[in-house]
Amino acid sequence: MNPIPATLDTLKLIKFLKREPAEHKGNAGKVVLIGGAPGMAGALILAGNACLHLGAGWTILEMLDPASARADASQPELMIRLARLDIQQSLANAKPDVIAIGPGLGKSELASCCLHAALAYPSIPLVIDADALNLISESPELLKQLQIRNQQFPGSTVLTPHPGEAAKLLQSTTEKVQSDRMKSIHQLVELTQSIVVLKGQHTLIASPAHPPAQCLAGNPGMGTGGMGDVLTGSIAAIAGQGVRHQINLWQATGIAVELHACAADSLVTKGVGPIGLTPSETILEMRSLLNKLL
Ligand SMILES: NC(=O)C1=CN([C@@H]2O[C@H](COP(=O)(O)OP(=O)(O)OC[C@H]3O[C@@H](n4cnc5c(N)ncnc54)[C@H](OP(=O)(O)O)[C@@H]3O)[C@@H](O)[C@H]2O)[C@@H](O)CC1
Ligand SMILES: Nc1ncnc2c1ncn2[C@@H]1O[C@H](COP(=O)(O)OP(=O)(O)O)[C@@H](O)[C@H]1O
Repeated sequence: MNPIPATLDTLKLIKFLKREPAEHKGNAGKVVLIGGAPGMAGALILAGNACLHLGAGWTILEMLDPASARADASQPELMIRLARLDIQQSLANAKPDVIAIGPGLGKSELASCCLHAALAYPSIPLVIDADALNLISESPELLKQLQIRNQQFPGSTVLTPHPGEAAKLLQSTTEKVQSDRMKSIHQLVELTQSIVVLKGQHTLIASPAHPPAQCLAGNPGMGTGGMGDVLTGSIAAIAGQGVRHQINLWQATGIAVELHACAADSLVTKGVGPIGLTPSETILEMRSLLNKLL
């Protein structure tokens, strides 16, 4: 095993997202994002905004907070629905190209039900983040369901833990995860059989089919609540477009991680941050960089 990971070099793949003149929203993918429990609706809206601005054809939010599950006048493009216990039926009706679950999901019975439904939805790219990861770390049944999904549909699920979530999945501590991040990502891939993004300084990406690659871009200005939610929505958007643009989930994940970190660096260069750099500003900078790289 090579102890030095390769450097992530995926931005050249962005040209595959270029749209032919006759393309329409059906070619850009339908994404369903699930989360936003009471007190954390913002996490799902950030993920949704990232998804919208990174080019998804439709962005549908299944919001757990009843008070927030209504059209957002500041972002009317987002299709916001109230998540219910019949989420499995809602997903079947929506026929998404990609599902992302976790931002602000919480750990309620409804949250757990949503995660079961997402894991049961066959074959399409699935992005799992935040509390959805915490639920898996607390439930051998959900972990088994994840492993089975990956056996049936290899390469179709990506997990995006920060070091705290990684520690919970590995029944370890944040300090141990951080003391040997290469070992940690190998363990996470082994345990979950998924594509794994171990976030933090020099984010690592690995999968059962790919050795770890490391993102050298990014800066501590990214340490603002909601920055990971933006990454989740971005992976989903690029994977959604990738379905009809020859970009697989592994590649979509690499592109999103690199674009996210490069956008934050670009903003710092312009004097927007590191202090006070916001996830919402990062979304707009990602859009701008992506369009320059087409
Ligand atoms: N606007 C909203 O509604 C928002 C809502 N949000 C939602 O809130 C929920 C809780 O999620 P959360 O990530 O905020 O808290 P939590 O799981 O306790 O993890 C924090 C701990 O993890 C660690 N750690 C993290 N990064 C690390 C690093 N780079 N390097 C090292 N360690 C690192 C560190 O652990 P420590 O070192 O303290 O042991 C830290 O204390 C979730 O549903 C989320 O979606 C958020 O998305 C924010 C915006
Ligand atoms: N010091 C840092 N250097 C580079 N990237 C960072 C740094 N701190 C945080 N990040 C990035 O910011 C994002 C934070 O994600 P996360 O902790 O999940 O945020 P949240 O749950 O609040 O949305 C990740 O993509 C992570 O890699």
